[in-house]
Amino acid sequence: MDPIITAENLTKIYRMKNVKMTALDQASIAVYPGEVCAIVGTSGSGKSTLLSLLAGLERPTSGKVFIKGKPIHRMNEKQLVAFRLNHIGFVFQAFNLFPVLTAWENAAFGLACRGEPRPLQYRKAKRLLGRMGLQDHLNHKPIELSGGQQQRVSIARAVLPKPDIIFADEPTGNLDSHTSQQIMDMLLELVRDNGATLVFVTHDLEKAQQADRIIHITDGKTELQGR
Ligand SMILES: Nc1ncnc2c1ncn2[C@@H]1O[C@H](COP(=O)(O)OP(=O)(O)OP(=O)(O)O)[C@@H](O)[C@H]1O
Repeated sequence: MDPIITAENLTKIYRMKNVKMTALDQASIAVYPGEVCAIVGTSGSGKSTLLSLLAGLERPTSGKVFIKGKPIHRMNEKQLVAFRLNHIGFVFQAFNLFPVLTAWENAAFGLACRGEPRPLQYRKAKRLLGRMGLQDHLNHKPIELSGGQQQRVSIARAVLPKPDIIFADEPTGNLDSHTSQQIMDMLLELVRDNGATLVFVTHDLEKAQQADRIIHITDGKTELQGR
């Protein structure tokens, strides 16, 4: 089986005035369709940078990223936006919901971007948020929701367009341990139901053990990975 994500010799150097910071140093990974991969490493080792480059949120200084065989490092911004809309969902540690939109409108954001009719967006968002225990919060704004509820909405937003790949950067990092396990289980269940691929960053080794495979990163370098 061909990998769904291939990263080859990814390097990311941030330049601040005269100082160069190598956040990622020739990192290479391959992720296969339907896999759940955890990226682990110490603080500052380059986990978030790697995820941002894989998802096309940032560009590498050098190196290549292929998703479903497409060279996303070569795409322009417009091509990247369209590609992400059709193939990629992203879950952030800090939820990053749109404050002016309700829970269901946030969840349906990707569907709205695709131009789906609003009643259809509502039906799909209501069904999924109901399954996630948020049936009574459809019209709440993010500020009216707890952290765990906000992260459920953000997972719904990532999952609802049925992307091939979901990237999640410390998806449970801002939550207490009980809520964080519930959210992790929910994310894994939805990803597996959709047959999607999940790559998530965590510093929690228990969460990492729930993945099919763990990718270790140290000082911006990925370790050789078996399969
Ligand atoms: N936009 C940026 N500008 C400058 N330096 C950056 C930027 N983003 C990240 N870095 C630096 O790159 C290195 C890797 O950062 P990154 O956020 O990828 O690490 P991480 O492993 O996700 O860390 P943590 O677990 O603490 O979130 C760090 O030294 C960080 O300070």
